[in-house]
Amino acid sequence: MAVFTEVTQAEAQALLSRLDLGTLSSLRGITAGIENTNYFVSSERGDYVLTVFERLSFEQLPFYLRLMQHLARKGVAVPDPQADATGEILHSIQGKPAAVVNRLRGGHQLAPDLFHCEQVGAGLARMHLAGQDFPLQQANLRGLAWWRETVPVVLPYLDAPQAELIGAELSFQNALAASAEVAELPRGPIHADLFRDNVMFDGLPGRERLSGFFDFYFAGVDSFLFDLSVCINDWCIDLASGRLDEQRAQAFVNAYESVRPLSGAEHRLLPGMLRAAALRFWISRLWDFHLPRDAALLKPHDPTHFERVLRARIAEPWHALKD
Ligand SMILES: Nc1ncnc2c1ncn2[C@@H]1O[C@H](COP(=O)(O)OP(=O)(O)O)[C@@H](O)[C@H]1O
Ligand SMILES: N[C@@H](CCOP(=O)(O)O)C(=O)O
Repeated sequence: MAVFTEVTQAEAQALLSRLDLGTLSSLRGITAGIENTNYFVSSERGDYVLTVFERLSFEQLPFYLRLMQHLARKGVAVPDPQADATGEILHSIQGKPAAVVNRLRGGHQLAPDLFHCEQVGAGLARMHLAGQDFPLQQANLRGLAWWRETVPVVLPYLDAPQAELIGAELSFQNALAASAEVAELPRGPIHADLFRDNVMFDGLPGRERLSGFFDFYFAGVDSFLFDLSVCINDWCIDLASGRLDEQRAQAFVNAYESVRPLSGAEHRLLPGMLRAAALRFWISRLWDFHLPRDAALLKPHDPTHFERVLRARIAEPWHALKD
């Protein structure tokens, strides 16, 4: 559990009052997540999530919050940031940026089957299309520039084979990113962290329906193919080995393509982008693991998982079949 900032009842109530959301009936620190402080907050008006942002600044946050608002207004199921009387959706607690969003119903599908993968694949494509006319711009802050900056920081903690792998993969990704084909990939606002624990399903077992995507705080403008690759690496794999589950991966891609067909270049670049997505999370997990911040309770994710995923993507490049 990550509660970096302890929020008092009085502070939560003050924010609810400012948002005209009624009287606080419960305030509970959330036992998941590693980036921000999150609380479930309830009042007679409904159930909400209060987030205190630990890394993102007041300057960076409008991109994420306005993107969620933009997508929610277009009918994509994402948390809608709550506004005060002036329309402001970015607030503050203890001098840190904070927001209140509606709580999505349901729970996570941590062992997804084809049915779940299809729903997320189609939902991801709908989100990409809905975001295309979003006017604000912000780079993916966990993109190539951050990998270049962070690999030297985590390098001292790696053994020789790991150091060799991370260096070689960074070189491969540098070259890939410099290619004309990558520069021309369709781009727009992407979620960039749409793992199983950032997606909600609601309904009876076996009939769950996608109820929403949340945790947009790694979003940025990048290629849609990168977003798709992040998802495939989490939704469509054998968790023990990191190997792809080709049936689920194909179902995910088919569902995505039923809404937004991939170009020839996107198909060709998928194996390299799956590697990029694995590298991105290997680096961030190494960083969180070896250079942790203070938190009341914090359980960093296992970096070796994404080392295995990366090795598997290199050993067995995967091309989706065209629909
Ligand atoms: N809008 C929401 N609706 C429902 N549950 C949420 C919502 N936002 C966060 N949560 C819950 O809080 C947990 C942690 O949130 P998350 O955004 O992943 O944290 P972090 O920002 O630290 O990565 C999630 O796993 C989920 O259970
Ligand atoms: N999905 C990332 C971790 C990012 O944390 P989140 O709680 O914001 O999803 C990973 O698994 O490494």
